[in-house]
Amino acid sequence: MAHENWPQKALWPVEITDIVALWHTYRIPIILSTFTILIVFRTILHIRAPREKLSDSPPPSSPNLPAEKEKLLVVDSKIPVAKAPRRIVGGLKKRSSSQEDARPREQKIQVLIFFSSLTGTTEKTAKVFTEQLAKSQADSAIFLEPQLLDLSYIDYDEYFITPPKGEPGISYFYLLLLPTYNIDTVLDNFLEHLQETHHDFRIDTAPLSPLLGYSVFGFGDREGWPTEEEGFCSQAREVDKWMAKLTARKRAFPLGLGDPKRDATERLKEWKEGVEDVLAHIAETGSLGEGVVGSGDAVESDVEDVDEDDGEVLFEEQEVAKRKSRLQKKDTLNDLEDIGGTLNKTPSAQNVESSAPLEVDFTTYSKGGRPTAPPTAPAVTKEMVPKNSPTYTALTKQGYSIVGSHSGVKICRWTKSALRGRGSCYKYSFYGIASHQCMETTPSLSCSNKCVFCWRHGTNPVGTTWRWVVDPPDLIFNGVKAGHYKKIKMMRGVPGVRAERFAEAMQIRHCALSLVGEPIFYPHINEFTAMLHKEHISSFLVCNAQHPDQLAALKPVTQLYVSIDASNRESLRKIDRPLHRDFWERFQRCLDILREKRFQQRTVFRLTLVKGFNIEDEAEGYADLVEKGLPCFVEVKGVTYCGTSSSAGAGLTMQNVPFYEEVCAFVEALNAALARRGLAYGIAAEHAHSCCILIASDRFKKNGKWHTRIDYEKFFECLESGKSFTPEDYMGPETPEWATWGKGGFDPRDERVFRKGKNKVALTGSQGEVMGEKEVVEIDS
Ligand SMILES: Cc1cc2nc3c(=O)[nH]c(=O)nc-3n(C[C@H](O)[C@H](O)[C@H](O)COP(=O)(O)O)c2cc1C
Ligand code: SF4
Repeated sequence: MAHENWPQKALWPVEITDIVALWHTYRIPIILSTFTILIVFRTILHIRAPREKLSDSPPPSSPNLPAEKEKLLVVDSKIPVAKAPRRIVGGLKKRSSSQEDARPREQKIQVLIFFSSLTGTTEKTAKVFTEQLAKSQADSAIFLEPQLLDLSYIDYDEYFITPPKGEPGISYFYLLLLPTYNIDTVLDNFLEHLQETHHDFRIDTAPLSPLLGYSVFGFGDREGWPTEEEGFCSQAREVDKWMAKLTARKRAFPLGLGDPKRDATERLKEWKEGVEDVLAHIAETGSLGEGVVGSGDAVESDVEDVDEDDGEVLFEEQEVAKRKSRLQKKDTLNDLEDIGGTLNKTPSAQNVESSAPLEVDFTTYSKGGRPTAPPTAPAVTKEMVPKNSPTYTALTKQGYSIVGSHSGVKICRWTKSALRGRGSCYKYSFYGIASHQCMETTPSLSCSNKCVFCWRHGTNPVGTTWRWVVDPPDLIFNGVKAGHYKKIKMMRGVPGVRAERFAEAMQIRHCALSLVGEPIFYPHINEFTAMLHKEHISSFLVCNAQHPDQLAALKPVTQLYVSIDASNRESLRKIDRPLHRDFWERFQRCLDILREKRFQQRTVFRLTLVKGFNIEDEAEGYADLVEKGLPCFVEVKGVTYCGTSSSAGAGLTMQNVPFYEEVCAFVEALNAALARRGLAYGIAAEHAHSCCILIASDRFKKNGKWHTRIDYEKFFECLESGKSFTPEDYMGPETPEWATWGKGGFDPRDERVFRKGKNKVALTGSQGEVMGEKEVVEIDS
């Protein structure tokens, strides 16, 4: 049995003993070769180690990341992070040069200054200008050193077909300093080149649009060429126009004009400062700024008005607002006459404002001049115009900037006109107010009337009491100024805007508190006007003769207006559609107050004539009111039709707009009626273009000459003296001859532009010549 099991028994001992025997026989070579293999393997691993370990580092960064960011990544990863393996072993992998090129460089701006010069003046100025610009940009990494280029020596094809093909990442900005010559010079070739490039069918009509922007400054001689119509700086103006076309309207700053013998240094300084501001803005944002045509801004105008005299498309700030509002949610415009109801449905976080005043009911008026109803506090105070309300949408659509919750600011068409050297409103002719320095605003968009001619009727809130949140006066003051300046800045690229007027416009000198709504409705109106006066901004305040208490409490303003829209109770009810039941009593009381104030400030009756409503047979009635209020002035103005459905809804059509000759006839009748009453008044001035005529008290006549203008600095002096003063104390210089009755009232230094619009009827003035037009336009204050 033992034998039977042998093979099994024998197998184990053979195998084990064999292995043991083998080990004993070959153990030395086995150990040696294993050791050698291990060493070899270890050596190989050691040699390959750096490459393999780097592949363990973070994934390759995006090729779009700038070098700094890549470095940052490396630096950051050196910071020990809990539990994370230490990744950096080797140094930063070096980029190949091709990788380096693929990385976008930082954008650089190259300013090119082109000039031409025959007698050397422009060349000298351009050199100094370039040096100064280089110095002011020396610390910036974005601006390359500006280059000065003489148009006589450059190849136009290199610069004026497309921008130069410089290194990638460089964008160009052109400045052109140019004299004007009415003889053949290099500028004629240059202008021809620009024109041909624009008309060349093989090239895009705006091949210079890749430029960041451009601006032109012209030098001329006012002695030989006193006005632009007579050729002052005509070639610079032409170049500006062609550059606008070639760059797709990238006029970064208005055209500057100067005469080296008179004002070129001053004008160039203003222009340079403006251009530097724009360049700084481009460096910061990469764009020309909000609303500037060609800037690519989202709110850039897409509805353009063709400017007749230069063929260039005109950008209207109002259209920007239109587009902006189109982008906003489309809200249907409710009838807001019962605005209170609408507002009450609009909750707001700011609704519970503790600064809100008590509600004052003016609806019934007691004999003692005090409101009869005791003030009652509303449960929750609402905002007058909340941001999400249809009123807000409607007003912003019309070009208003809403400030806070109940104030508004807007630039009027005259401000735009004056910026373009095309004349100011009648307040320039009568009182010396330059429209481009005038801000039109209101601290209360709400009113207590619903006048048939109100151009914002149907969109502004109405109410007899102030029952809304009250914004502090400094918030309104700073807000309306910022809103006004923003709108002025948006006029930068508009054709025809002159750098000089643009610079002046950045300093508000006058404030018309009359836009829409009732300014004295605002509980802090005195604080607000004090802020204006502190900054030497004059105040023209128009009120609707419905708030006698507030009128009585009003501190002196530069000129205080009361709207006199009718001469009798029935007519006033029809035309003003007042909300107050005792509107006639309120109106009468306001006239008494104005009479009392006539020796403290300039007081004015504002008559707005509406044919079919308040002209016919009312001259005598108005004369009675003048006798009662004894205002310093009576301004008579034909109503301006605004062509809205709301005015049509109020029964107003173009037929209600009086012709200028009808306004003249009325004024003559009123003047005669005043004379019959022995009142010392006379027709002092006119501005036919705005259909406006001024009757003045003889108090403003010196040596047979009218002095309707205002000495504004004297006004502030009187105010700051703390002593009492009279309107005569700040009476200004003589009314200019061109503004006096019978002369039309258009400043001969401005360019008169008749717009070829629809809805226009030529009007004849008192002298029989064409004096103005009957337009469907935005009303001015
Ligand atoms: C022959 C001649 C024609 C001129 N024509 C005009 C002109 O049409 N309009 C204008 O505003 N200035 C005109 N000027 C004035 C020059 O534009 C002005 O003196 C300018 O500063 C000259 O610049 P420059 O010295 O760089 O050539 C003219 C000057 C000369 C000598
Ligand atoms: S119309 Fe009114 S707001 Fe415009 S410039 Fe004249 S006064 Fe100022």
